Amino acid sequence: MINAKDRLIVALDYPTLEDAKGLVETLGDAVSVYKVGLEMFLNSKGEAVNYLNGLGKKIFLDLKFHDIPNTTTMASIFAAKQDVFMFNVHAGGGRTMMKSVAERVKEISPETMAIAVTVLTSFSEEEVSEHFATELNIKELAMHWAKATKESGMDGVVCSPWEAASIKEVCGESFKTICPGVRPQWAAANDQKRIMTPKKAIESGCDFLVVGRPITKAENPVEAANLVMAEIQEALA
Ligand SMILES: O=C(O)c1cc(=O)[nH]c(=O)n1[C@@H]1O[C@H](COP(=O)(O)O)[C@@H](O)[C@H]1O
Repeated sequence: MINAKDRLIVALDYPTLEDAKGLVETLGDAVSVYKVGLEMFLNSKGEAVNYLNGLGKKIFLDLKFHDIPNTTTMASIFAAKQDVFMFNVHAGGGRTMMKSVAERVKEISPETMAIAVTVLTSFSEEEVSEHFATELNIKELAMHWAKATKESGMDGVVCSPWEAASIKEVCGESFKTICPGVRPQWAAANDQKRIMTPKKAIESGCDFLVVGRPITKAENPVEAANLVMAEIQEALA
């Protein structure tokens, strides 16, 4: 049976490593994959990665590199050497950059997944059309970038659950979709605009669900994580 635990990535968005340790200890064996983002990586001076590796947890290093090819590739080499199972760049950085990243990471650490962020889940249709000055809607833009990501040799994309099914159609089943913007019905949307419940997200083709505040800010994080996993399991059954 496919394990719901392997599909849930809990975002450790905290200002101190002590806060993160508190949650990881509380969740114990309930969660096996964590995301270390900019806030945690910078505030812990990278120590969060060593801490989680020491516990045998899987890590998504979410530093969203977006720069010229050489700079991004050098940063990606660093990421690939951190013993993380996944890290990301921005697809907006372009094909030359993504090709260079994919090639170098495959040489250094073939098992590390290099993925690219498409359209951030905090964007609405109106904001995207105004900010990117495009006539494409979010799904079209996300698919356009996902195709470029796939053709560059990368392993998958970060997208909202609303785009996952179309991206799988265009890029194939083995191309991974990593989806934040996941909200059980009982959770607040916060700053996320394109949200979906965990059950529907899995049914819509998301390979991994990234969930932060519904678990990290819950009164009972273990119960919240178990509720999310129960929804994932229901969708997988
Ligand atoms: O790359 C990401 O992980 C990411 C991309 C995106 O489009 N939207 C998005 O929310 N994220 C991250 O996913 C997490 C979502 O957290 P919550 O909104 O608290 O569930 C945050 O750590 C974001 O940095």
